[in-house]
Amino acid sequence: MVRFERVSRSFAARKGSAAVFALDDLSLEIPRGEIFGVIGRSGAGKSTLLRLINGLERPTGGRVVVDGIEVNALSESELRPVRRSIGMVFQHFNLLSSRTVFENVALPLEVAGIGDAEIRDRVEPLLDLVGLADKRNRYPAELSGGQKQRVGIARALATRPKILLGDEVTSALDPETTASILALLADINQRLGVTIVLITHEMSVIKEICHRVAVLEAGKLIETGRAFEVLTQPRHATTASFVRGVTGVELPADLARRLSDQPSPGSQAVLRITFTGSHATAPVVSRLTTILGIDINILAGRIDTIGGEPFGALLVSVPGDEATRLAVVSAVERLNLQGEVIGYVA
Ligand SMILES: Nc1ncnc2c1ncn2[C@@H]1O[C@H](COP(=O)(O)OP(=O)(O)OP(=O)(O)O)[C@@H](O)[C@H]1O
Repeated sequence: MVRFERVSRSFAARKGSAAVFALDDLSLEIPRGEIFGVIGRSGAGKSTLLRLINGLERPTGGRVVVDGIEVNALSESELRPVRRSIGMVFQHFNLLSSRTVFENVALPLEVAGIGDAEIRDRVEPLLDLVGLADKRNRYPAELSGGQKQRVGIARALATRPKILLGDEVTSALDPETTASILALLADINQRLGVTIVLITHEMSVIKEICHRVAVLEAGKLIETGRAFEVLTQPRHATTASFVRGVTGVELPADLARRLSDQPSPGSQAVLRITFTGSHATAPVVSRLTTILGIDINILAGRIDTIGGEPFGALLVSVPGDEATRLAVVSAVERLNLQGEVIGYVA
């Protein structure tokens, strides 16, 4: 649906400082019908990437192709119908306070010159879809943050776009409301088949609903792929730091302090066992105990889903002698799981 071909966007140098490359030679493909997340720290180039898709920004190099159309080659008037096929949802909702919920959702249709009867026919089902039919005559000031964002989403869908762009759509919301807005976006993606591109600085957003992810750093693409793979096997240190709080398990603090690189007489080996997909719910501890006849202590663990796929991580300790350690790691691998000794505790 969207293709970036060696795209750069630089901003001219100011006196005494070099030109800024908001995006630097970036190539990327966003498949049709998917939810695609773009994550990066502040200043990484996320907003610039989003603005290049709807033609609000022009590249200084390369091509941006949206649904087969090279948007950077279009004039402002040629861009208008393309923009209508791209909906936008904002962090701070950007609703008009003097308009009711219904009137806010209707606004892009009024601008497009659509008649009152058709506006009603289009807006009512959208209010149903986002769960706000009973609030149609309320004003934004009478709504919660989550309800305001639902209005923003309905408004973005009014022109029946092929793509929905989301700019930090949940950053102003509490965790519970965030979860309900993300669930709504996943539902819209499924029901309407609309491609969704979300920029965010929160890996939890990627984990909840994105099929694919791109990680940006200083205008460059440092990692991209299926969200499940990038989150469970990050290759770049920046990605790993984003992922840590979302998929990692940590040792209890007192054990972490005592963890050493080398075994000592009588010490226990600490193993990280990760399990994915259909193996994520395997009764690993009982199987290892049965196979090897040893005691296994569970130190920490987490079972979760990434984009609906199960994922688990377990920290356990086992007797630290070399023979037992090797036997455990190879038994873990025979169960199609990954096992890694991360240290020793006396
Ligand atoms: N109009 C502009 N003029 C000069 N520099 C700009 C302009 N727009 C963006 N930049 C610079 O380009 C870089 C990327 O900015 P961008 O807004 O795309 O990052 P971001 O990842 O969206 O950041 P944030 O999460 O803080 O919104 C930054 O260094 C920014 O200062």
